[in-house]
Amino acid sequence: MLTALNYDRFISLNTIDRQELQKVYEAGKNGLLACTLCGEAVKLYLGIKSAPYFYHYSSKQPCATEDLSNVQEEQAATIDIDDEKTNGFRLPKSRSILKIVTESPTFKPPMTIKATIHTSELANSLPVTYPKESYLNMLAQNGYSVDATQSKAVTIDEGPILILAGAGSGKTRVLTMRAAFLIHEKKVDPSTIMLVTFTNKAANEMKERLLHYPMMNKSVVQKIVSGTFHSILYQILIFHEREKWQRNKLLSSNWQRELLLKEIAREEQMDEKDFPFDAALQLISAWKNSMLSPNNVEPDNDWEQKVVQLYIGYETKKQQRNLYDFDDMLLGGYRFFVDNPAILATYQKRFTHFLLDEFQDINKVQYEWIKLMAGSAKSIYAVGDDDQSIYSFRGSDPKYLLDFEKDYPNSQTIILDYNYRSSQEIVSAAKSTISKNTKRRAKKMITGYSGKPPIGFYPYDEEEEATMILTDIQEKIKLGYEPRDFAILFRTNTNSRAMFERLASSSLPFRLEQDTGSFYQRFIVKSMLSYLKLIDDPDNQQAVGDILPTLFLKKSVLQDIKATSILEDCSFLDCLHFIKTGFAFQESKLKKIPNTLKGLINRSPLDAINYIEKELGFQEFIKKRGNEGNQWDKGSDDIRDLKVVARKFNSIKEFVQYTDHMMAMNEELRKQYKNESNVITLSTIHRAKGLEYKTVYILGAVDGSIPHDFALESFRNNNIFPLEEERRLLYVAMTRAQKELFLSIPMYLRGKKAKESRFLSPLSMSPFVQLH
Ligand SMILES: Nc1ncnc2c1ncn2[C@@H]1O[C@H](COP(=O)(O)OP(=O)(O)OP(=O)(O)O)[C@@H](O)[C@H]1O
Repeated sequence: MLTALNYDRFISLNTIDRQELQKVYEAGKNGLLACTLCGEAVKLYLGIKSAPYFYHYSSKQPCATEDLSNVQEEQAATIDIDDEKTNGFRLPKSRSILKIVTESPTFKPPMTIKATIHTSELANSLPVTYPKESYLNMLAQNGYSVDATQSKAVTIDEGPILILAGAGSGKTRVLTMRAAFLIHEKKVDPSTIMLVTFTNKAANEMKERLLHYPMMNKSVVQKIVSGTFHSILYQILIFHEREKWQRNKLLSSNWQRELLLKEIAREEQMDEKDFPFDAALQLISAWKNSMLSPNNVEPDNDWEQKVVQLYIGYETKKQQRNLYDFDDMLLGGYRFFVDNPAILATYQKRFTHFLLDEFQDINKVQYEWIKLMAGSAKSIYAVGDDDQSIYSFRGSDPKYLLDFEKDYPNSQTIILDYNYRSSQEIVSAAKSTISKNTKRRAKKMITGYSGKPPIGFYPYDEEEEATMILTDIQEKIKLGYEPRDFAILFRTNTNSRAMFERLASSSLPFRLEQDTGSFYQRFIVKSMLSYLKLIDDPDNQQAVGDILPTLFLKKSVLQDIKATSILEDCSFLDCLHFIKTGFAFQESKLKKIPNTLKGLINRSPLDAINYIEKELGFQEFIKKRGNEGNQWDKGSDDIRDLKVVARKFNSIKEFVQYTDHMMAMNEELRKQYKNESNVITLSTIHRAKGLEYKTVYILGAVDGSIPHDFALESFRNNNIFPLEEERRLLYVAMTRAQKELFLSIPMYLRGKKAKESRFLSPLSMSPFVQLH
């Protein structure tokens, strides 16, 4: 069924603008669409695997009088271009018969993604048998079997060992089994084992796993010293230098560290408004993790030179105030042992076995510390995959993994190349993608079972992308899938906005893995929304306060505004008229704002945003702030994202209410599903590292998203490394999938025409054939 009525508006999927589909979908959801034949409520199907169509809400089927609908469709398909647009929908004014359109001209069908599968990479894992009494036999009896290579990795003699392994090859299994094997077969005291993981969550998961192994119990597992480099070092430092490392002296949030940088910038008389402090913080952190003191940094450009200046001030201020940050825990820990050889010797005696997970993401200070701790024993057991190194922006460097054999000449390397997680089709697509990277160790990836090929699909934009994925998940859940089977992965937090909103308005349980707040709380977004709020409510004190920085006014001006509103008996917005700044140009601009804003009341939110941006100086403000967001999230991108949402609304009031509601939902849902395990995962790719899901959707597989704009920019400046790291990110995302992988390739992103990700070029696409 390709036609429906929205009140008395006739909608045909043959002629509708593709960008209107989302609006029609929502009209259907709100019960505002009717069947053109029987008048019953209909909804729009907007999914991945077939072109959009209308279906009856009650029966979930097209109208029973479908034959008749063809006639109607025929008419619908011929709606003359001479139509008129009202509230975003096309209204036919006259009709003429042209031709029957059988397929929606605006729908690009999904494609299956294929890559060559080499027969040498198809194999069965080799079952291993062990002597009856051995611990590995007990593990196998309990369902924890390993293949021959994994077995070698678990049982290998002590010494420096590198387990170089592809995605899904059982690194975690091997690492935990190694710990258990050392304890039960080699009689190693668990308290001499240090197990270092990339996150505390991973450490807990490994301990949990160990508890399920035979002969393991809480008291044994708790003896193993496990955690991240930070947490282990912090425990050591607090034990030896309690006073210096008090918890209340930790600069635990970025905003605290940023405040310190801003203070230095003011003292150094740098132009505070123009400076991307968050990017500066990240760079300082990467330098510290690479053990580069300000004297040793060789800045590449003027900007880096300024950051060096800030770095010097930052370290001085911290020292003066007895403060420390997370990077200091690592550096402080390393220096502590260098300065206290006697204590180092005790620790070297205490710890004899170092098991290191995610070794590809180790940084210099971590590496040097481990080298120091392992001392002459060199009992390092490092597990990693250079193709999954995705933290270079924090100073991580895969060279420690790639150079392991050079640094430890008597080391042994075992390569795990059998992927147990994913189907052949997924592995070969991921492998073809990553093989274009130049800086990597080529490895085989053997797979065991054949499944479904990955699918690429083509939504109009982020909104439609979210709807299509939601539809697909709903369909699968009806087929028996559990919410925990799904992960929706994205490059940066802002990419998740539409998906979050679609899930929030469904009844499906989900968790957004994030450390940032709602999209609508982002500084630039919040400022623009405050303008919109003032259009509807000129007395909104909070909103007036929030637009002040965009008008280059200090927050303290709000006090004057409050006083003026009493004196002049006017709204907060009208008070802008009376503000004296001493600059005639600025004052005349401020005078203009109240009436101009009020005049926008009947405009659509999109029109209003465009107007505020261009006519009220918002664009100028964003430009002035330069990279106010960091290089990953720019302010201008935020406004483009906001416009994508705004397009769905006809009134400013409705739009503002919607954004407030979504902000509240963010908090509410975060609490509601905090401890639930059977939830859909909505996560950045970074956070999904190490995890696996039956079905994975990757959002925005287009240039500018993945690879991110900043990597493309670096590439244009002849720096290929960020682009290669982006490719690794896509590889990590693809290899999280066990059975099904979907790549969304939106036609528009942030309102701009998008181009399929260059990373997909080694893959061939062929038309998707529905199997059931
Ligand atoms: N010998 C084996 N037999 C059956 N299943 C296995 C075997 N080894 C590993 N697996 C399974 O394969 C999947 C991937 O294993 P694991 O998570 O340990 O891989 P990984 O190398 O850490 O992956 P990644 O680095 O991609 O996160 C898990 O579901 C694990 O249970």
